[in-house]
Amino acid sequence: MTKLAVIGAGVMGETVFSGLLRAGWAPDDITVTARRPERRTDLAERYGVRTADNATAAAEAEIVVIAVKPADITGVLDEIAPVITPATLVASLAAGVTTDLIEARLPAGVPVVRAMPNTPAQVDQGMAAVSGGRHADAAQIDLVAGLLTATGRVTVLPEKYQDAVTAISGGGPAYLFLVVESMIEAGVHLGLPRQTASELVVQTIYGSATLLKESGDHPAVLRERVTSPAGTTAAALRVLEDHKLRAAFLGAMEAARDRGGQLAEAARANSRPAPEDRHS
Ligand SMILES: NC(=O)C1=CN([C@@H]2O[C@H](COP(=O)(O)OP(=O)(O)OC[C@H]3O[C@@H](n4cnc5c(N)ncnc54)[C@H](O)[C@@H]3O)[C@@H](O)[C@H]2O)C=CC1
Ligand SMILES: O=C(O)[C@@H]1CCC=N1
Repeated sequence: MTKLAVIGAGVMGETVFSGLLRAGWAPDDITVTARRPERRTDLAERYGVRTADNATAAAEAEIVVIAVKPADITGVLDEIAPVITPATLVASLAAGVTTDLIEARLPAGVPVVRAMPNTPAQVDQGMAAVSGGRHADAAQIDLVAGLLTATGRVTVLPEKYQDAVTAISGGGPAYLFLVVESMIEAGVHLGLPRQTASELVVQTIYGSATLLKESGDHPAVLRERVTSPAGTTAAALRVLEDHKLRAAFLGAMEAARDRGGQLAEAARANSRPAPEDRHS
């Protein structure tokens, strides 16, 4: 079977490899790394996967998934570059970080795929987008898409869309969890026991998401079906409109997209040494 290395198995790295294990991958085919030894031990004990240092893990892998924070990626690339060849497929999950930045830190011709998954992959309901870099062919892009399909839906997109994807589905769970949190707090303010408020809100968001997906109806149509003329929902929606909810979401997504570019710039600025110096 394919040998996979997950460099930086934090929240997202664990999400990806644990999904592969649920899908039937053998623990022996997965090597994970993490900065803290306790974390490596914990992952090895819970999943039976191998652990190693970054260079050893990358050297033995056919696919290397880089799941460190954007600020840590150049350090990792510099560590693994000496053992990576064009026969290794490199996939990065780092927000904002472009494939050309990654390619520039690795030997010439290494195929790189950029992917943006999200945490609902922990329950096999993920949404991920993948994009190939300059040297990644369709089969290699499909290979990474296939890894992420184990835990949800995957779309293949040109890389120019990745910062927008990051703003929508990458961070999206956090926005929705904030909505849930706010609604539960509101329920408590209205006098409901916290547990009741929580049950009402969680099932309402789950049911609404299921209805949206299964009906295929436009969200505006579904919203209108709930909103009786001059009724209670209309009163609530009026307040949300007064607070410019749509503008807030637009501004939030723009901020997330722009932050992707800033993270890439910061990662680039961290670059030591320059690739021409190291590979010459
Ligand atoms: N958390 C999320 O919802 C999503 C995160 N991402 C991306 O995934 C990446 C990881 O994010 P999280 O998992 O949330 O962060 P995290 O902090 O939970 O995980 C990062 C892991 O990398 C390890 N690490 C850092 N430097 C290392 C090094 N030099 N060698 C080995 N391991 C090292 C850390 O110890 C940590 O375990 C980021 O680039 C982020 O943009 C992408 C999609 C969604
Ligand atoms: O907040 C972040 O930067 C990462 C990328 C998408 C979700 N979490």
